[in-house]
Amino acid sequence: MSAQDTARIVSWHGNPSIPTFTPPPGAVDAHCHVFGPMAQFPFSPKAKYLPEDAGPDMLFALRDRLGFARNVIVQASCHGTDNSATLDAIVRSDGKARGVAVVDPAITDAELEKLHEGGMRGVRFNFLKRLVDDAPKDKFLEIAKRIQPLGWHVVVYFEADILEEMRPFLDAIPTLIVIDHMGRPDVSQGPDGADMRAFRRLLDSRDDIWTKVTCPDRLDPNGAPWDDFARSVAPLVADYPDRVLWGTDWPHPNMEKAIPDDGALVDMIPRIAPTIELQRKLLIDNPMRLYWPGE
Ligand SMILES: O=C(O)/C=C(\CC(=O)C(=O)O)C(=O)O
Repeated sequence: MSAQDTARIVSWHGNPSIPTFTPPPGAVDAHCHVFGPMAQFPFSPKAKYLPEDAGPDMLFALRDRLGFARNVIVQASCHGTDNSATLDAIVRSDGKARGVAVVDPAITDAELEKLHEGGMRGVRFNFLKRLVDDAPKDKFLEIAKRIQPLGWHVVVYFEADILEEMRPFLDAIPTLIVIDHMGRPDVSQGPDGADMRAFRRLLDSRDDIWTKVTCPDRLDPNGAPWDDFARSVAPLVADYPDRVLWGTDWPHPNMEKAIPDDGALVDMIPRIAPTIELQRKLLIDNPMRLYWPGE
C-alpha cells in the first residue's frame, strides 16, 4: 500500500503555546517545511507519508507567533524532487524565506540556476530508508560538485548507526556540509556518550561541517521536557558556536504520535544556548551567513 492510499496525517500542534523565550530580532527558523497545498502541489507518487496541507500561510503565521523573522524551508521528502511547493512558499514570503532543494541527479545546470533565482541555497541528500527509496552516493557527489559555482551547501540527513559508513562520502563533498539533527544521536547516552563522541569526531574532521541542533522531540526518548537533549546538546553549541543552526522542524513530518508544542521547542533555545552571544550566533549570524550572505 502506498502513502497515497492512506488517510492524510496531521503532525503539527493546533494551538502551540507562546514561548517564554523571546528570540532576538531577526531570528531565523532554519529548518521547517511546507506540505502542499495538495490541490496545487500534489505529493510525490513515492511519498512515504501523506500529510494534510500545511502551506505557507500557516508557516508564516507560526513564524510570527513564535517571534521569528525568517524561515529556511527544506524540501520535504513527500514532495520528492518537485520543488514547486517550496519555491511557491519562498515567493510568498516577501524575501523572508530561503530554501534547500531536493533534486533529481539528471537536473540541468539551467534548472539549478533557476532554483537559485527562486531562493534555493542548498541541496539535501536524505539517507533515511523510511523516507526515500534510494540514496545514490555517486550521483549525489556529482551534484555536490555541480552546485559549487552557485555557492550552495549540502544538507545531509542520516541516522547515527550509519555515521561511520557515511564518512568517505562526507569527506568527498567539496562544499560546506550541514548535518540535519546532528545525525540523530541517542541523546539519552549523554554528552559524552558514544553517539555524541562519534559526531564530534566528524565535526573535528573538517571545519566546514555544520549541524542543526534541532528536534528534541525526535531525539529524546524520554520526551518533553527533553532534559537529555538539553544536557547532551548544550556542550555541542558551546564548543561549535559558529557551526550550529536551529529550527522548529514544523510541520514535524511523521511525528503525529508525539506532536511537539512549537512554543516549548522555542523554549529549549536558552537551555542549549544560554548566553546572548550564543543565541545571536545560533539564530542570526550563522543562518544569515549561509542563506542571506551580505545582508
Ligand atoms: O523533517 C525532518 O527533518 C525529518 C523527517 C522528515 C523529512 O526529513 C522529510 O520528509 O524530508 C523525518 O525524520 O521523518
